[in-house]
Amino acid sequence: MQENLPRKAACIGGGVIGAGWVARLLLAGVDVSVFDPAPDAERVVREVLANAEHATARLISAPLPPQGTLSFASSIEAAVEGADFIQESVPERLDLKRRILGAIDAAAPADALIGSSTSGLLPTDLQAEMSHPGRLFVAHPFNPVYLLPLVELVAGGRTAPESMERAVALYGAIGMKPVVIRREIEAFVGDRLLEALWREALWLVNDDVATTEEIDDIIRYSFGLRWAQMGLFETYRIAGGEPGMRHFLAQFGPALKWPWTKLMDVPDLDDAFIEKIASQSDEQAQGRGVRTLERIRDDNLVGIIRALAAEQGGKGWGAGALLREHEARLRAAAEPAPAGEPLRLMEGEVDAAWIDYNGHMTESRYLQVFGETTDALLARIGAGADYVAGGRSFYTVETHIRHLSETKQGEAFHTTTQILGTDAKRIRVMHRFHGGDGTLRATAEQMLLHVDMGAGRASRATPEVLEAIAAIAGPQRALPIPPEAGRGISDLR
Ligand SMILES: NC(=O)C1=CN([C@@H]2O[C@H](COP(=O)(O)OP(=O)(O)OC[C@H]3O[C@@H](n4cnc5c(N)ncnc54)[C@H](O)[C@@H]3O)[C@@H](O)[C@H]2O)C=CC1
Ligand SMILES: C[N+](C)(C)CC(=O)CC(=O)[O-]
Repeated sequence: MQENLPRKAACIGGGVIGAGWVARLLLAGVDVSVFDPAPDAERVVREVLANAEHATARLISAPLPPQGTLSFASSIEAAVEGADFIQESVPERLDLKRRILGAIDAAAPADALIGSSTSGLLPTDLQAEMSHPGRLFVAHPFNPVYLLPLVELVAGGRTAPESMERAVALYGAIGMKPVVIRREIEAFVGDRLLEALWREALWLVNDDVATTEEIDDIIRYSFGLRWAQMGLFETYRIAGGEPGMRHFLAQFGPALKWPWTKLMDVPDLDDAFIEKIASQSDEQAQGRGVRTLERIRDDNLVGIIRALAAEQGGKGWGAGALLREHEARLRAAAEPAPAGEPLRLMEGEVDAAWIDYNGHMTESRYLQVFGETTDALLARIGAGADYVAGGRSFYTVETHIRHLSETKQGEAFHTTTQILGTDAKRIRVMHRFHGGDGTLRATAEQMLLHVDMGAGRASRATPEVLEAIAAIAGPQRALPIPPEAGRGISDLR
C-alpha cells in the first residue's frame, strides 16, 4: 500500500464534486463511505465513477491498486465512523456548511482530517463553530476531480500547521498537486482568475459581441491550448520575445489601464439574460447530454495529459510530469510479482486514437506500449531518470514484435516481462501484451544495451543495477523459454 493514503475516507455530499472525490479516492485504493440525502445520490455517484474508471484506465499506465470499497451511509455519523479523512462537498452556503462541519466534527475520530471543497468561503468562517477547528482546512478542487490534479489548500486562522502538512502528503498520495495558498482570501487563486474571465464573457454575450459558442471557440483554439502546458506568466514571458517579461510589460502594460474590461461589474442575471445564455448553450451542446459531454471532455483531457507526459524525453511536463511521478509511486507500491513470475509492469485501456483503418490497435502503438514497459523495467532496476541524469542509460538496440491477435478500442490490457538473459552490459527481455481477457495479443523481444552516454559507447552497468537485474532474472530462469524467443521473420522470398 502507498504511504500517506487514508485508511478510510468519508465523502459528505455526492454531487458533481463529491462524486468526483469519491471516484478519485476509490481508484487510489481507498475505501469510501458516502452520505448524501438526495434520493438519486447513489445513481449519480455510480455514473460519475463509471466515467472516472474509463478515464483513469486510459490515463494511468502503471498497475492501479485494487479499487476501494464504496458504501452509502444513512447519516453523517455513520459515514464518518472509523474514517481518518473526510471531504465535505455540500452546497455553497455558509450556514449549511457550518452545520454539516459541526456534525462531522462531533462524530469523526479525533485524528481525522477534514477538507472542505468550498470554492470561495473562508476556512476561518467555516471553523467558527467547530470544537476541533485545528483539523479543518479548505481543499478546493477543479472539475473533474478525478482527472484534474490541482487542489488549493487553504488554512484558516485556527488550522493546525500539522494538519496542513498531513493534507499535502495525503492529496499528493492520491495523485494530486496540492498548492498551499499563502494567505486566506475569498475564492483563493483559481476562482479569482476564472471569475474575472467569466464576468467578462457574460458581458460579451450580454452586449451581443459574441455568442457562448464563439467565446468558447476563441478560448479553445487559442489561449486555452497554451494554458494546459504553461501558465499565464511563462506564456507572456515568451510573448515578450528575447527581452522577455520586461519588454512584454513595457509594451502591453499600459493597455491594462485602458477601459477594455468591465472589472467588477456584472450584467444583471435577470430571466431574459439567463434564457439568452442557456438557449445559446443548449444550441452549442447539439443535443449531447451531460454524461456524453463529460466523456468527450475526459477523453480530451486524458489525451492532453498523456501528451504532456511524453514531453522532456519522457520525464513529462507540468501535469504530465506529475502523472509520471504518480505512476512511479504506483509501480513501487504495486504488489510485487511472486519471485520467478513474469513482472506485470503496465496496464491501460486502448485509446480511440490507437485504432487504425483496419479497426484494430495499430502497430506503432504496440511499440509505444512495449517501450513504456521497458521504461518501467528500467525504473524497477534503478536505471530510471536519476540514473540517466548521472550519464548512464540502457538503449534498445533491437526489437522483434509479433502480432498474434487483434486488440479493439476500449479494451483493457496489461503487459508482462520476462528477462531471458543478462550480462554486465546487456539485458534480453520478452514483453507480452495481454488483452483484458488475458489472451496473448503480441510479444516483443528486445535487447537493451548499457551505455556510458558521455563516452558514447557500451559500458558495464553499475553493481547496484546488476544486482537488481539478478534479483529478477535469477528466479525467472526456471520459467520456460517462450516460443517467440529468438525467432526471425519467415524467409519468404
Ligand atoms: N461544481 C463545481 O464546478 C465546483 C464546486 N466546488 C464546490 O463543491 C461544493 C459542492 O458543489 P457541487 O458538487 O457543484 O454541488 P452539487 O449541487 O452538484 O452537489 C451538492 C450535493 O450536496 C448534497 N447535500 C445537500 N445537503 C446535504 C447534507 N445536508 N448532507 C450531505 N449532502 C448534502 C446534495 O444532495 C448534492 O448531491 C461546493 O462547496 C462548491 O463550491 C468546488 C469546485 C468546483
Ligand atoms: C464555478 N466554480 C466556482 C464552482 C468553479 C470552481 O470552483 C472550480 C472549477 O472547477 O472551475
